[in-house]
Amino acid sequence: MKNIFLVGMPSSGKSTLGKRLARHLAYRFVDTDKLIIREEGGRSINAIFKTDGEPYFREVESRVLHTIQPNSQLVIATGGGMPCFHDNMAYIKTAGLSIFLDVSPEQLLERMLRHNQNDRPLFNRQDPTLLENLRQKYNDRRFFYTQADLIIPGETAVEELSKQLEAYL
Ligand SMILES: Nc1ncnc2c1ncn2[C@@H]1O[C@H](COP(=O)(O)OP(=O)(O)OP(=O)(O)O)[C@@H](O)[C@H]1O
Ligand SMILES: O=C(O)C1=C[C@@H](O)[C@@H](O)[C@H](O)C1
Ligand SMILES: [Mg+2]
Repeated sequence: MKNIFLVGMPSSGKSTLGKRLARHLAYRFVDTDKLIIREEGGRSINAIFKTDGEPYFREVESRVLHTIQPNSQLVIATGGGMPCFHDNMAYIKTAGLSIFLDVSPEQLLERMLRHNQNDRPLFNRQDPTLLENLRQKYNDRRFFYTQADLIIPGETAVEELSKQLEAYL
């Protein structure tokens, strides 16, 4: 019944592992960025940032998070920055079990360059200082991410994670 929140940097594998975990536990999977896009009438994350700015995005993001009720049997892939704004991490901790997918900036860079994904207002694949940016954000955000109940390496297999979760669910 308890929700499971996956937190971590963009490209850390929240969607990939989250979908697998949801299937494994027979939970529903939701992605908060998708909930935001729906809340905003289908506008992309890039469009929201461009037109209304990051503070507006963070307001909507927090509002959307607070609509998630505890014990909804959901696996939730959170936005990369979500835990680091407003009271979001505190809310996440009251609304379910939280898991930080810890992936190094170097690995994140490799994944970002390997895979096509252009809807990232804060991380531009063409930016020559992308690695620096990833290191900076990773270091700034660890304070919030590490408040999660569990910290696991990004490569953790779903079977291994499920075993660890037995103690919590
Ligand atoms: N364990 C893994 N090992 C190697 N590559 C992975 C792993 N998990 C995910 N990936 C790859 O990394 C990329 C990012 O993964 P994914 O989309 O799941 O991350 P995310 O945290 O949901 O990112 P975003 O913040 O963009 O939603 C994908 O192309 C995926 O195939
Ligand atoms: O890392 C971030 O701050 C973000 C990550 C994405 O999931 C989106 O929520 C948005 O692009 C911001
Ligand atoms: Mg994702």
